Amino acid sequence: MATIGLPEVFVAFISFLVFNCSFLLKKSQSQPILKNWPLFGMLPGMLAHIPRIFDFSVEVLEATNLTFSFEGPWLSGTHMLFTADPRNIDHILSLNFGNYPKGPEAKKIFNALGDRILSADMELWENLRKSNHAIFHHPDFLKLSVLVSRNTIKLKESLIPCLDNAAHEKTIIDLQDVFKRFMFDTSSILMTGYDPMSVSIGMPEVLFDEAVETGRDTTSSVLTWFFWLLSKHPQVLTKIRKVINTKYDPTDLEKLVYLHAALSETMRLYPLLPFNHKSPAKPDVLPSGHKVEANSKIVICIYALGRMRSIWGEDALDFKPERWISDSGGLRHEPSYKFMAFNAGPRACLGKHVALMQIKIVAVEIIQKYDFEVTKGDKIKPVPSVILRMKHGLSVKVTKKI
Ligand code: HEM
Repeated sequence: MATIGLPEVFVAFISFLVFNCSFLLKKSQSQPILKNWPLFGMLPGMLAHIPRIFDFSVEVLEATNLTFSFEGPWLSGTHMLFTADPRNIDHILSLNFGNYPKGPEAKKIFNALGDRILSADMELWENLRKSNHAIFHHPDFLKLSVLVSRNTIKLKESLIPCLDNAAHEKTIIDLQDVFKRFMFDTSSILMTGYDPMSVSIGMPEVLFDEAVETGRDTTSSVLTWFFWLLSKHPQVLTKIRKVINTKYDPTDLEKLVYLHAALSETMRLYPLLPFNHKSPAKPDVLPSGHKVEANSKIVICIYALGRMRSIWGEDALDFKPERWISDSGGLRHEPSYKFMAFNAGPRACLGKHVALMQIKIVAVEIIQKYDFEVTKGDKIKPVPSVILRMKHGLSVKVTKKI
């Protein structure tokens, strides 16, 4: 799969936390502003918000007209530009792409994930992109991924029996864990032909390293946020069910327009990768007027981008799949520099098609057969991490639909 740079933000904030101290938040005209303190820079104000860094990024960028310049402590040399301005994003990721490599910091982050294309820049990236593109667009790969995603054996012999068992035994299960295991198995079958069988009744211990996020956490993360949002918006669930029951053709998932809209809305509010990191090769001036120096740090705040009222309207924080439906009833297109779930420009996600297909197949199967009750709804919050996952998982009671 894919990834970006919340870690950049997170690692930076944590390092500051280690080397410095104290905080304060100055409120001005009821908007939060980080005060630039002598010696400590803006660090003190930032520290208090690390546990809620995603929502804090929304507040700060909304209060600073979408771009915010962070000044670290004196002599730390830390200056970072945070932006959720679609003009800047288009400039950085597409129009002036050549000037904005990920930079050496990304290597530290993505090499740890074992994913070379995500950390590569320049010529190495171009070569990896070409070879990955050839694989992901090869007719045999696409055919195989359809087969594996539609793999009724995997769905019917692993996932469904597990959910049936949970419903029958009235046990509480963690949907995030179930999806992660299911995607781990299907990816493994797709890539190596081997089925690790991590989804089965009793959920056996899995040998993969829990500390490492990879290709397997992408679709599972989106599915988890999606089912949580459905639990909070039963009218959306009912509407999706109605469409599935009347129009569903397993060979043509494209017809499920409302399901697609609900998934887009999920990824707008809970993008898989909440931050992306770039480091300009040469000095530049962004469309917002901000100057950036060579090798400085720019963080594109994807989580905040999806929640800006100036971009999405006053109801930006509401979950409304309808915003993705055009007047003619088709899907409304949004440019990728505004809706960045799959990244934008030459580094856009190569697995988008496969990922969406997998997600829809699993979602339809589950929506048709089960109802869920979230048991610890108050505990739902994202963990500060490269990939936006739920900190405590998604505990649910499953009921079988008759
Ligand atoms: C819902 C699931 C997925 C989402 C939301 C997603 C999103 C993304 C994003 C945001 C990036 C940009 C990462 C960066 O530049 O740091 C990316 C890159 C990428 N994704 Fe995905 N991805 C998903 C699933 C997948 C899957 C299943 C595959 C493979 C089958 C895949 C293959 C790739 C590859 C190869 C790249 C690297 C592109 C490049 O750097 O040129 N993705 N993805």
